[in-house]
Amino acid sequence: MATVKKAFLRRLVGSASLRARVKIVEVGPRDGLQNEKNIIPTPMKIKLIDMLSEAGLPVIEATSFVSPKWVPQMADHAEVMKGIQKFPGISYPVLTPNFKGFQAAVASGAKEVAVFGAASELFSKRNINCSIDESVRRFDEILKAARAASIPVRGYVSCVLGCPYEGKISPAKVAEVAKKMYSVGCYEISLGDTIGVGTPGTMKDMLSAVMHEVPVAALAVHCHDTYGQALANTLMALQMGVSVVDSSVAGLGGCPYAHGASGNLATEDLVYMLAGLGVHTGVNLQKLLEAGAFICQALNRRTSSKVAQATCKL
Ligand SMILES: CC(C)(COP(=O)([O-])OP(=O)([O-])OC[C@H]1O[C@@H](n2cnc3c(N)ncnc32)[C@H](O)[C@@H]1OP(=O)([O-])[O-])[C@@H](O)C(=O)NCCC(=O)NCCSC(=O)C[C@@](C)(O)CC(=O)[O-]
Repeated sequence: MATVKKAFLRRLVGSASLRARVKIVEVGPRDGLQNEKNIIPTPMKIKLIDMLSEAGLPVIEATSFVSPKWVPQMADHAEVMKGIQKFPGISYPVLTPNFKGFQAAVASGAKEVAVFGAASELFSKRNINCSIDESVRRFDEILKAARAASIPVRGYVSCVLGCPYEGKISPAKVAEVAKKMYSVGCYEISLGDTIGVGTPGTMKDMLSAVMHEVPVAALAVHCHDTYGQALANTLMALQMGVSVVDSSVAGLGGCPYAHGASGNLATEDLVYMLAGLGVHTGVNLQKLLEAGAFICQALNRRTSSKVAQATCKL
């Protein structure tokens, strides 16, 4: 990138640390679909993932190996993993809440998994039926087995900017849980604004605390857009040096155990903003818009992506 352009970029985003490359973690097939009431046919999920692969997303979270009693929509996890095309260079991680889920994920061919904890005790209990400390013990067990099998493990921390049951969550608590998950061996910690209540101000305070405990190169942000702040919150994180961002095609999303959680940051909007900043993502926006149009039509739903609306793809 030319020096002049770099200098302009830094002025624009107000930081010397914005990286020229941002990795997008597409969570639509998992976070986007897990909350859907009607069971989506497996071939439709597979087609969505294949279209996202065609669009050049480097990481596509494909499904979750959670209990089908808790999240029936993800019960076809093994069939999804079997059916998708695995493009070279693209990673297809899956969520695993416990050792049972980890074993099933590995048996289905998963090459990367993600564990998910929370900075809120009540949310942890409602989402994975255990305390934060107990969850870290479970993750430790998964991490030991994953290390032996050379499987990288990502870690989520939910409720980093607010909890549906506890309200405000202190940045210190988020930093403490993020540190624990990093210490047991998660290579990346994704900080989730699960109910989308954060603002750039609270994002800045929370990240400042977490960055004391976990290197910024190992951090990702995961913003829901309930209050229309997801893109602004993400830009704040980028300004602070974060270079991995989670998003969901068409802005699909929501957690079944987080009352009030709406869709994620739309991947189309993120790609558009990053392209405008001259930041490389490797994603083909046109093909991404087609994937978004496909899933919205299949779900009979209007897209939440402003870029898709503006370009009349739906
Ligand atoms: C963790 C558990 C399983 C504990 O649930 P539990 O009820 O305490 O589990 P258990 O060990 O007592 O087992 C109960 C039954 O579930 C089965 N079971 C147990 N584990 C599994 C498994 N892995 N796969 C399949 N089946 C499983 C187990 O075999 C047993 O079956 P039964 O004997 O009754 O027939 C449960 O709470 C669970 O599955 N929770 C998942 C909830 C979830 O998926 N939430 C959404 C994802 S998190 C999220 O969206 C936030 C995020 C990541 O996007 C970031 C953000 O936005 O903040």
